[in-house]
Amino acid sequence: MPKIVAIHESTVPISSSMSNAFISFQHMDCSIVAVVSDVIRDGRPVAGYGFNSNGRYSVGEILRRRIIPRLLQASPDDLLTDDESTFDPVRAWDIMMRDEKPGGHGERSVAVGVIDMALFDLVSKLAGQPLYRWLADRYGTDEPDSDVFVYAAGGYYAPGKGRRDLQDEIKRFLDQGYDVVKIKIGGADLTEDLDRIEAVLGVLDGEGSRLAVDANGRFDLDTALRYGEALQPYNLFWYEEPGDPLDYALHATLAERYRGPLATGENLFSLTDARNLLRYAGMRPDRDIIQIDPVLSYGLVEYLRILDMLRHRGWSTRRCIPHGGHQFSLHIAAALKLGGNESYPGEFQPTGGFADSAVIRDSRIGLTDTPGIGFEDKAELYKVFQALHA
Ligand SMILES: O=C([O-])CC(=O)C(=O)O
Ligand SMILES: [Mg+2]
Repeated sequence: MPKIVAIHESTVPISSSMSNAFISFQHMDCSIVAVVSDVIRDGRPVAGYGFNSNGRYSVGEILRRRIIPRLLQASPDDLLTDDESTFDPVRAWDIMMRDEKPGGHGERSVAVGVIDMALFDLVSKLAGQPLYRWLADRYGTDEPDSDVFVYAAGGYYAPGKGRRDLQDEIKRFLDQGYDVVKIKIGGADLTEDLDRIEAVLGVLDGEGSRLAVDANGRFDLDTALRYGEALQPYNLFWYEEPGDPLDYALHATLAERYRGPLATGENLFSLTDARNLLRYAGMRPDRDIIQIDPVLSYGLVEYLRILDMLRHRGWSTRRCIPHGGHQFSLHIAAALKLGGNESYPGEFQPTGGFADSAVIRDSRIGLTDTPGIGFEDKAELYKVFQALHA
């Protein structure tokens, strides 16, 4: 009967000089954890590792004061599957959420997500399987996808960054094997943003269907509509987070007018928020994209509930392309047949991105067969995790 013997947590910077329409990433950091078991393999205890995606800051206080003590104080068998052979992330989830009222998601959902990632890393490592295989065996409907669509998210605003710099950045993405890219909008006025879009289309053979734009929730309704009208003729890959993530009425009004795909959800952190998005935001199952990030929204345990809810409402999992750009979501995308995964080439290190050996071809990426999430295949990140429980 395995036991958790320690949970270590720390904070690492994932800062960068870039900005979107809402925030600068100058002070961005994230929490990292190691959940250490008493199972010894190759002379070392088997540990699961987790971190939170960019966009929300580290959550050490919540982890240290509430989430970690609840797990460590639980009776060890309450964390196990029925046959007591391994840990059960769903039971662990209930324990982490003990004495937490519903609603008001946010930093708490991030803290639970960090530990949830580590638990899924741990259970798939203990099973000797890469997470995508472990997940497909338990929750999949079919063989996992052997590779996953990824698009390159960039095109941020940065001091002194001009048209040529933006084009060079996009060319680098294309050289790295991406066919679809995303740039920010809403951090400049419409005229300048349209000029940036034209500049990028200049290196995409004029194909708007290979370019997504992201307003990071900046616009009020009038501005969202004005941009929508101007963007319409480009037939873009998608128009993302036009207004405040919780302003479903704004989104619904825009969806009546803007015919192309809309994408949103990276700042919705629960099953209830996701259900409300489908109920009230005018989301269209034949074209729109749901970007809920499994780590920021109470982890994969909650994300599985969200996928169930989507299916019941007639949505395909292929309409989900999570925010975040990391290995955890990549496994989830392959196993549960999502539409793809985000990627931020070179950014948000050491946590962001995929295995060091990963090759992107035609905007698709494969996975390694390393047991667990495969952090061992990402040398700089693995060093950080190992230092956590040296
Ligand atoms: O700039 C950010 O916060 C990241 C973001 O919106 C995305 O990845 O879609
Ligand atoms: Mg976004």
